[in-house]
Amino acid sequence: MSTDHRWERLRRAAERAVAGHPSLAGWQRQVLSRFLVESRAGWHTHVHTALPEVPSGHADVLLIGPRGVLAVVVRDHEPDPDEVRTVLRNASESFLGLRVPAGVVSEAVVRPVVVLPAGREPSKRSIGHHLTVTEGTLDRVLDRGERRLTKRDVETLTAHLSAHRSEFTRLVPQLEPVPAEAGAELFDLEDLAQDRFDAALDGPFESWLTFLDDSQHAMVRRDYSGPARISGPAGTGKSVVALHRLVRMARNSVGPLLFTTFASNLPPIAQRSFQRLAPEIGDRVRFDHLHRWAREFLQSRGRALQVKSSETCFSLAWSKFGKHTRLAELNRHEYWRDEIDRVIKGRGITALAEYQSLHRTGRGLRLTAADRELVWRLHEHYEQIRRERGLHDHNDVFTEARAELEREPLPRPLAGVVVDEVQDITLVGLRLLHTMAGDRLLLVGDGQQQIYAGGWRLSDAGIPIKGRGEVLRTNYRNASRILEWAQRFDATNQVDDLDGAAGFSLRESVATLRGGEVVSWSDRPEGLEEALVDAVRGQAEPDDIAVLTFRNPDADRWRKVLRRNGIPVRGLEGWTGERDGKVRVGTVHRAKGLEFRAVFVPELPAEEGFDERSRDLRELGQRARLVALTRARDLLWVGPPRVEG
Ligand SMILES: Nc1ncnc2c1ncn2[C@@H]1O[C@H](COP(=O)(O)OP(=O)(O)OP(=O)(O)O)[C@@H](O)[C@H]1O
Repeated sequence: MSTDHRWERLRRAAERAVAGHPSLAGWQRQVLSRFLVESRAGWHTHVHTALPEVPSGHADVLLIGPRGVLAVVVRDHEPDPDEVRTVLRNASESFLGLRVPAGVVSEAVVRPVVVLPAGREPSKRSIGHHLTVTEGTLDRVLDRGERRLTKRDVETLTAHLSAHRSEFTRLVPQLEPVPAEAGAELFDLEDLAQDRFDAALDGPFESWLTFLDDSQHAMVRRDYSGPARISGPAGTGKSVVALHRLVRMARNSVGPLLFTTFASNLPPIAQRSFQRLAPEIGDRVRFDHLHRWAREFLQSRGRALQVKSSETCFSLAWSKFGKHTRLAELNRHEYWRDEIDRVIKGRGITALAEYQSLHRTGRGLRLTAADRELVWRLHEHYEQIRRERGLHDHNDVFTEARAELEREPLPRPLAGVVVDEVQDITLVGLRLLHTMAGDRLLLVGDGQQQIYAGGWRLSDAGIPIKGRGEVLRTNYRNASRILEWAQRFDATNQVDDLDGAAGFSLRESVATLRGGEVVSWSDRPEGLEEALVDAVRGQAEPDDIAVLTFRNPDADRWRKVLRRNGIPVRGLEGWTGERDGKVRVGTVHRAKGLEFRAVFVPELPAEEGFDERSRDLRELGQRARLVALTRARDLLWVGPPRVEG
């Protein structure tokens, strides 16, 4: 029997099934009929038994299929977003706590869809809340988007719904038997368009879009009565939980939301993931690094600051007021630049007396009162030079933005702010975030992955998170051999769970992925380039590969090496997660929060001998190394240790 005939039989069967709902409008029957026809692509249709008089706050139809669960409202006018929110909440509760082999079903699997008659325009109010389609554009939800469920998952969710929600009944198109004289065999639904059905249900998909483990699920659902924090070692799904929680925050509110980090390249990549997870909400969430948010905010208040990194002004101050003092004997000039940037200004210290009594967490070198006085002088000169030139540094932007917000709050308060990689933001940045978000702040990070100087504690920022701190422990990223290898480097790290209490370290985390490969290359140094190029060539997909270095000049050099050997490369700066057939080469600072199937670390910084002056550098180096090694999923290729000059 031809596909056309089969399709026609299915269409007729769908119409017969829908005929049992005579009180529906003609167009609504057609929509329902279309849902039933899509059983050929794996969609199961459950209709509310009260249709068309479904009580407010409940879906007319729940569709379960390869692209998740759709809570559908079929109306001739756009319902209020509040009503759709209730529909979504009720529908999500139908699957609460449901466990399948891949984990607990996340509420993000359920998506709200409003269907209007053909030709009706979706209202602007729906943007960022639910997806509105018309009778004529149903393909947008039935045929497009991420695949989230396997065939078995669809069956499990269908059985669960049938068992637990008696107000929904499954509608199945009953095919007429094919007359024997036509010579055709009896066939079931899956015969109708087997290819389409299989393609829809059996393609690859990423389980994080739909399934969480128990602790992740609990973190996403918990109602926090104030700012909260999620920590845990690399690869434990902190960012995944952050994105699912963002969906929940968005669904339970009406205002704008923000996902932010200190680094500039992570927000667009997170945005891409979020679009896959909850495209209908995408418009309400801004993904941007904190510095740009603050600058634009100040600009919107008529205060366009001229921003420059502290480098030039510091160099001037140092050559006049630092280099000939005892500070030069105590440590290298970068240390003092960090002291001003991350400690004095980064913590918002405005008086010498305050600086004198400060506990300088994670800075290594101890300073006497006289040393601190010298540093303070250097800082004052730096500030003077900066002001004379009419410039502002990054910390000034945060401080000014906070002062401005305190003077006049945002016209539309943020409904939620999620901060990823929070361990790298300075204290003044954190205070700004707290002022921006108040209780609706979620901080996500791992003290062990801090790669910028100047440790701090949440308590220093005055952000009360007591009782609202959670820790993830199971590693989902690194195959076990890679995790075990990386864990060897863990021993001397000082871990802090962002709040001063002892943290949970990478060493204690457990891998879920078996296998993996670590290649520790150690031959003649002259052979390193050739060995790396050969190993990169041996990999199938350039997009899945990253070559990571610890300094910008090294990244430039390795880019040149690969290019010279005909391997297409690109930097990690400005990369937003797209696949372009190129190997990514960049510094570990740009690789934070990212992951790759294969990671090459051609020059792993050697463990330096202990020296009080460089303790901070040593610890930063250890943490950067840990970040690099834990970016790898299946293959980690490491060159010989390099002693920094
Ligand atoms: N419950 C889960 N089931 C399957 N995969 C998961 C789960 N949770 C997270 N993952 C996967 O594990 C990997 C690491 O997740 P994620 O990037 O969120 O970790 P992270 O803790 O933020 O890591 P890092 O601190 O190194 O940035 C991702 O590929 C993610 O899709």
